[in-house]
Amino acid sequence: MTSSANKPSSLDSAFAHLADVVDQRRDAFKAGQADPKTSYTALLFSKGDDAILKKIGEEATEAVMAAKDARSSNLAAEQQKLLVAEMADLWFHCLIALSQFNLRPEDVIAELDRRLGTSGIEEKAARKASGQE
Ligand SMILES: N=c1c2ncn([C@@H]3O[C@H](COP(=O)(O)OP(=O)(O)OP(=O)(O)O)[C@@H](O)[C@H]3O)c2ncn1[C@@H]1O[C@H](COP(=O)(O)O)[C@@H](O)[C@H]1O
Repeated sequence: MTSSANKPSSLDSAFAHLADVVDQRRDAFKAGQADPKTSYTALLFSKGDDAILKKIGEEATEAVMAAKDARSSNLAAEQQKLLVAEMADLWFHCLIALSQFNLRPEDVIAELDRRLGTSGIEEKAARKASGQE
C-alpha cells in the first residue's frame, strides 16, 4: 500500500479539490443548473439532510464489513482493494455532508492539526476533570 513518504500530491489538496467539485455541484443544484438525473452529487443534495446522513451510516457500515473481510483474508490484496474502495465511498460522502452544512475538509483538518501532540487519553482525562463529561 502507498505510504505518506511516496505520496506524489498533498492529501489536503486532493480533499480540497474534490470538495470544490462537490461545492460547485451543490451551488449549481441550488441554481437549477445541475441535474440530479446526471449528477450523483446533485441527486443527494436534492434529497437533503436525511438522505445525505443516511448514506454516511451505510458507507460506514460497508467499510466496517470490508475491513472484517480484509482481516479474515489475512489482508489479501483483493480484500485490501475493496476496503480502500469502501473507505473512499465513506470519505466522499463525508465531503458531501460537510458541504451540505457549509463546512469544508479544511475545517476538519484544522481540528485534527489542533489536536496534534495531545494524547487522547490526556484529553479525555482533562474533559472529565473539567466536568465536560
Ligand atoms: N468520488 C465520487 C464518488 N464516490 C462514490 N460515488 C458514488 O456514490 C454512489 C453510492 O455508492 P453505493 O455503494 O451506495 O452505490 P449505490 O447502490 O449505487 O447507491 P444508492 O442507490 O444506495 O444511493 C455510487 O453511485 C458511486 O458512483 C461517487 N460519485 C462521485 N464522485 C466524485 O464526484 C464528482 C461529481 O460526481 P457527479 O455529481 O455524479 O457528477 C465525480 O467526478 C467524482 O470525482
